[in-house]
Amino acid sequence: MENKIRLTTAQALVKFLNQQYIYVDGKEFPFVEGVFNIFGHGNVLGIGQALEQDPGHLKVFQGKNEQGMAHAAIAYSKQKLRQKIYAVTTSVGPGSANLAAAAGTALANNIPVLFLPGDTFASRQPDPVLQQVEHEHSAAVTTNDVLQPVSRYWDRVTRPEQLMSSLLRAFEVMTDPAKAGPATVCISQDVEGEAFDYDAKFFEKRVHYLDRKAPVERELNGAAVLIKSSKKPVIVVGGGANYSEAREVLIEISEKHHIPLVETQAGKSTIESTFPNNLGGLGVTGTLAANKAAKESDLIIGIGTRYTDFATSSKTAFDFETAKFLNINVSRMQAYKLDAFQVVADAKATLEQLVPLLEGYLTEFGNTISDLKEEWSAERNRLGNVSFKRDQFDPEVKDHFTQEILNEYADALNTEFAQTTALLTINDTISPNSNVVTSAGSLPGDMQRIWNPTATNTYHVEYGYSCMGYEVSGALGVKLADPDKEVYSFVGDGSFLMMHSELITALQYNKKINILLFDNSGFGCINNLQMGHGSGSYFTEFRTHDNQILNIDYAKVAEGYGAKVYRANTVEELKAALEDAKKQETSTLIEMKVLPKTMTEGYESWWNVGVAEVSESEKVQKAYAEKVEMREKAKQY
Ligand SMILES: Cc1ncc(C[n+]2csc(CCOP(=O)(O)OP(=O)(O)O)c2C)c(N)n1
Ligand SMILES: O=C1C[C@@H](O)[C@H](O)[C@@H](O)C1=O
Ligand SMILES: [Mg+2]
Repeated sequence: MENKIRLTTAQALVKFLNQQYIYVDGKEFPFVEGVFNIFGHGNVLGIGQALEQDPGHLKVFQGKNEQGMAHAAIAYSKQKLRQKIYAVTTSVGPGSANLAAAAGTALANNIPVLFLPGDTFASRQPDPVLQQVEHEHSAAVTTNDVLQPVSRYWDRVTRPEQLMSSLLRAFEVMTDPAKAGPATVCISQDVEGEAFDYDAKFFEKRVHYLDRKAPVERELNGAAVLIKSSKKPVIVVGGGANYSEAREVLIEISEKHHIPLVETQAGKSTIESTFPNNLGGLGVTGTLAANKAAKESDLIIGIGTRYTDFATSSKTAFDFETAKFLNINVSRMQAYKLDAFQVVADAKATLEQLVPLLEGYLTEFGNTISDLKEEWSAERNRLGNVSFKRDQFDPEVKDHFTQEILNEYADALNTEFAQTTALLTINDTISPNSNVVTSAGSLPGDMQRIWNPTATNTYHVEYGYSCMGYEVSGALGVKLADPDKEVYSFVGDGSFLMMHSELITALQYNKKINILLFDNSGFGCINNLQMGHGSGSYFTEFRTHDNQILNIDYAKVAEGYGAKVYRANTVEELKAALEDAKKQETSTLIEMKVLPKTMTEGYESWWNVGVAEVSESEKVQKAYAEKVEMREKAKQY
């Protein structure tokens, strides 16, 4: 029995997690940094006992909401460019069900994370156990099955020895850049505590190689021919470009050949906004500069992009009649999109090999790139200086609210602050290497347009799932990943209300996060969406039963948790609050009351949404007719 180690399933799990290493670009380091937990009867006596006995190098944090701590784990991995993870252990039933939205977030964004929900008894002796759902058609279906469609890998461990093959599959998936995503290993709560004589080899140090897949000659030559025969190519910088750390070679190619860069949400801050050829965000929430360049382009070079509807303006952002596509992506599935010429390989490795093949090539953009950048810069400055007027105010989002309603908001929230003015004040005041985090509502759109990151990998926006609640939890994960930098969570009042539980975790473990709360008393972007498509304002403002605007003292809420708080409704107040917040050791929250309809909108983009085909409202009929007209112009698939 020398080569066998007798351990419980959970003890074996913790021992195994300690032995997983990753090898990237000549460096080797542990892949699993730690474990977030919320203990219940489904995991406390198994995984809880194992961690208490010997966590090894794993850092252990108690979360406050399963979704929240999972979001923190996802943000950690995203900020670490998918090279390190946290595992997340939950109890059974509701505890694991709470993982579902987070698993979707990880899957949509291709972020590796290990979920370890407890499961019902394998023996079935005490069934139905507390929190077990029962089905007449099957005893094998448990709550954890809801995690299958939102996991890249899913397994249920009902015998201790299954753990070995299950974990090996999970780690293979999480460490493959082409299919990285959430791995969910559900472990029956009785099995967590059951012992087995594990083969000692299972616990030997294991290195997972994150090698850069090189392009084949055919792919390289084809890509070079396409680029050299194009007159006005644009490079779409997607998340894959950031994860592959392709910044330098992208700058080199863009500079040498005069190719403009346009960015997706996940790709933004791969290259700083100050780079002259960087025209910023593309698509529905893009800049005028990027959207104009994209329309003019005859070759779209998509680097590590999934081409979501927001990036492609629902497939109207490009001239699909004439433009060609070249996709460089580690994922074959992504590379196939938009009938592109496919290079299924690592972004950095491919671009580096393309450099010598493009010698002598120059686009025909001439001064257009700098002209577009200048035009956008002027517009951005205007957006940063919007001031409210009590009379004839012309908000960015037009023709929804009357002046009377806008004045009502100004009175109720006691503010005249515009969201865009607040955002640019923040951009100018916080230190340039700070990390910024957001996810849902109107803020990601505004940020993609007008936030100028001046340092690489500092713009952390989850817009694959756009999951409300990621903003605050995500900031905690980013702080764990990048402890020496300030991190700012940009969050709307709606998202803050949905979930901010990990603020308490941040305070508890003294991991400083700064929350910038934009309170417009409503689900502002959804109000824009409904009113922009012919509906009225229907259940998207926060109003009382007698139609009064809700005015919530969020600062007081955060103060109650122990955060240092500020209230800032003017540029001066905001600057002062930001400066003071920098000096704090503890987490902070700055509450800003901002006026609705003062977020950005427009800039030659379109979003295909489900407008009613029949309606009694003329406005809805008109919106539907407009949609049909745009739909005709869009690429069909
Ligand atoms: C978990 C989740 N539920 C619902 C939505 C749909 N949704 C997107 S934005 C939004 C409202 C956001 O309101 P707020 O955070 O106040 O931001 P604002 O648009 O007002 O700036 C809603 C309900 C979502 N993205 N995520
Ligand atoms: O439905 C949505 C609309 C978007 O504007 C918003 O950013 C996003 O969070 C969402 O879910
Ligand atoms: Mg709001």
